Amino acid sequence: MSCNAKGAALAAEWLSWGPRAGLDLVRDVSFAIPAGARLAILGANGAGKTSLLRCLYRAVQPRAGRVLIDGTDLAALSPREVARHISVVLQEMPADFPFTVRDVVMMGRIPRRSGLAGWQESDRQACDHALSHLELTSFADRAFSSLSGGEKQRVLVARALAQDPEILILDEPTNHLDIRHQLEILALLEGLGLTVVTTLHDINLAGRFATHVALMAQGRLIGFGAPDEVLDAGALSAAFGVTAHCQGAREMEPPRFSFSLAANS
Ligand SMILES: Nc1ncnc2c1ncn2[C@@H]1O[C@H](COP(=O)(O)OP(=O)(O)OP(=O)(O)O)[C@@H](O)[C@H]1O
Repeated sequence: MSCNAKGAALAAEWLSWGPRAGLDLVRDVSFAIPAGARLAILGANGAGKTSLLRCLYRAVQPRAGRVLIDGTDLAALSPREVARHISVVLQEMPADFPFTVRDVVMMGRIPRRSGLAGWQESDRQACDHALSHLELTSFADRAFSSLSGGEKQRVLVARALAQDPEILILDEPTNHLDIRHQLEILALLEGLGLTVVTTLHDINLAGRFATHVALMAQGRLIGFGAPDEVLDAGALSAAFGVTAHCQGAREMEPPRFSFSLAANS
């Protein structure tokens, strides 16, 4: 990966998608973020966050609307071209995976390989760089299947970075991670200079990490903007069906929240 990466602007225009007619899980979603922005998508279980991500990296074709990368419609790009712009870290972990950590990270280079050419020095360098960025160099020859959940998660982030994307899309990247590794991975993502789009369940972490927040409920965006504009007790209470208590904001910091069950839940 390049440390001088600039990211790319990303926009969604009136996106709707569902697995079948009459069942839209993403409804009329529009937003735009500039290159280098960090967008956290928040919402209750089942709000449609993963479905929206799937539209953004073209795992599915939207029923309506479009996704633009630096103004180019994603639908006009081949899967290989999409993979040169966007890399993805998903929640699912491959279980019985007969590969070493280095093999897994090298897989990130496949979209960069030309034709039947073997690995180039640049591929090995990108792989080494990504391993070292995630403090995984000493794990390089370990079997991926022998790692803990948190270690596997870091390997999958390293693979995504080795792909050298402009946009990094992550589904709950802090799952499986202890608090130190949660903070470290978010700090690392923040330092990359790439455009990052991630779902997160920890609202306070999201408020500190993100430049933009998208709050979802029932497939729709019910809030989008800077964390201190979007994250307020009323909106969070509505989105999550809880009572959110704002614990105040320090100067130049987003507000922090605690939560309790709503009286009628
Ligand atoms: N192929 C499908 N057919 C029917 N329903 C689906 C399908 N895929 C997802 N859903 C439902 O759509 C809703 C949104 O799912 P999605 O995974 O996008 O939510 P999410 O916000 O990412 O949830 P979580 O926080 O639990 O990961 C859920 O209720 C889910 O069960």
